Amino acid sequence: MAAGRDEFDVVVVGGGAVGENAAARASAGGLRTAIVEAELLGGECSYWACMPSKALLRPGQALAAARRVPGAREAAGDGLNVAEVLANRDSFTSHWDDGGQVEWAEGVGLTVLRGRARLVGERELEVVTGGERREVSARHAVILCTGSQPVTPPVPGLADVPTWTTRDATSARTVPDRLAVLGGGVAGTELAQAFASLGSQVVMVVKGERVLNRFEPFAGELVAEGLRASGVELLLGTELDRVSGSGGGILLHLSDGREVAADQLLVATGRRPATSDLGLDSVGLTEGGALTVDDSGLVHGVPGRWLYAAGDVTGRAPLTHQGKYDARVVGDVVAARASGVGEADQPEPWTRYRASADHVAVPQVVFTDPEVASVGRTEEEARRAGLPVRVVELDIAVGGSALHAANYRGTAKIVVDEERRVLVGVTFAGYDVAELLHAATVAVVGEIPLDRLWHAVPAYPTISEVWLRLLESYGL
Ligand SMILES: Cc1cc2nc3c(=O)[nH]c(=O)nc-3n(C[C@H](O)[C@H](O)[C@H](O)COP(=O)(O)OP(=O)(O)OC[C@H]3O[C@@H](n4cnc5c(N)ncnc54)[C@H](O)[C@@H]3O)c2cc1C
Ligand SMILES: NC(=O)c1ccc[n+]([C@@H]2O[C@H](COP(=O)([O-])OP(=O)(O)OC[C@H]3O[C@@H](n4cnc5c(N)ncnc54)[C@H](O)[C@@H]3O)[C@@H](O)[C@H]2O)c1
Repeated sequence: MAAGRDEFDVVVVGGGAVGENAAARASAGGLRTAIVEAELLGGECSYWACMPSKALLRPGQALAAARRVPGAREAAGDGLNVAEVLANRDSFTSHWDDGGQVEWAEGVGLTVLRGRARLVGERELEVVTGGERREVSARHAVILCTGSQPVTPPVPGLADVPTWTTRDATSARTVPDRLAVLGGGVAGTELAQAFASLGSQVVMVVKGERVLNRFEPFAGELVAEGLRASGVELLLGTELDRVSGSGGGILLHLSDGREVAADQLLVATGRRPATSDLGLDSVGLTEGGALTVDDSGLVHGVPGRWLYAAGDVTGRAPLTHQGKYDARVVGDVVAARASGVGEADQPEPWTRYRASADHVAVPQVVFTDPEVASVGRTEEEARRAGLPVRVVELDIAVGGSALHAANYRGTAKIVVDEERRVLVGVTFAGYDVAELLHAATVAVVGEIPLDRLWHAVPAYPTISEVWLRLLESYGL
């Protein structure tokens, strides 16, 4: 039985960071916009992903940084104050209360609808809250921003023991004595190090021969070194064959014959787009995979130009900042198309109506110690794309890095398209390199010729002087 019926210009399904941005842009474009959220407005990033994980990592990183500086080292105490770290994490998640986000959303003119939405036809949805069902229609557009869900590998026994997802780890109230981590990707490495810094004895089970295998090889090697220095035991090239319960804990049976006992097992083996139970069949789409979109965010395979998607659900670049970029594009496109602005229909890349950077310039930081910061293509990706590539890779060893930490460890690499003499990829791995990244992103997006980049002089003595060394090594 329907409890009511509402009509909006735009309905955004999913109020994560991406949905919020798409909705705010559509609303700023003069459209009456509703945002439907089944859990907490702000989504995964605010409450169970980026913010709490970084709040858990930062104290250990700050302490490690102090220990690398003579004089400060002697003043740095023994370890972290765990209760304070968890309390600080709680404040960054607003104690899992989305009141502030709702206030913001209403302040920018959005209508917040609580409940789970599903499509029931063209421009038509139902929103279910508790036992109540509302019919909601969208005159111009529906934008799906439902995010992603963790993938659990089909390991025998895994479903029969209580394990942690990244949600459980980022919202943990206590620190397990022995933590096992399955998966050597970004979430696995970050959370392994966070819990090691909080006092857990951490073992990582990593299928491949190195962690962070989507990045330049040196990045995974440096992070592995950093993890080991934090006390993490890294089992590379090892598979989890089976899991069993053991006296309130968990026993991991590994492919090398070893058995590892743990109090908790964090499964961090990737995520998949959240497209189940979204009513996609009602508009001729199938559930399960990513929603493929064009660069304006229009979902492929649905006629009538009314169904859009952005963020993790598209599988394009599952990162908050890039999803928010896609959301700004979609929100602007929807507003422009509703008011007949023809420019939104031009196919040219790099207008505000095309998410062109998703293909060539996605930045990412891995917030381990040392950090990894990368943008664009790795050397391998550039070669696979058939680009005429030349690379420069060198240690970060400049005045700024020496001042930053005794025995500073870091590596930088540029990937140059030799035909155009522009950067197509840059990776830094080392202590505190995250803030070097935006300069690289600007250079890649701006396709700044190296001869011109030569005139961007890094201040002395900063770590960014490594840019000068890279260009000198290239031959400038
Ligand atoms: C541990 C961890 C750490 C991370 N750290 C970083 C980081 O440091 N930097 C970074 O850039 N990225 C990070 N990410 C990735 C980042 O969290 C995601 O890319 C981002 O949250 C995607 O935003 P989204 O809005 O697309 O999806 P989500 O944040 O997942 O939001 C989707 C929202 O839709 C709602 N929803 C779903 N279905 C429905 C429905 N049918 N009806 C109503 N509502 C619905 C959900 O409740 C949810 O609130 C991290 C991820 C993890 C797991
Ligand atoms: N700082 C950041 O930007 C940040 C931090 C955390 C997470 N994230 C994002 O969140 C998402 C999820 O992170 P993630 O680390 O879970 O995903 P991921 O895809 O980065 O890594 C998953 C890892 O699990 C491994 N794996 C898969 N199946 C396995 C199995 N059966 N046994 C052992 N290992 C297995 C894969 O080889 C891979 O290394 C990603 O999109 C990631 O980019 C981003």
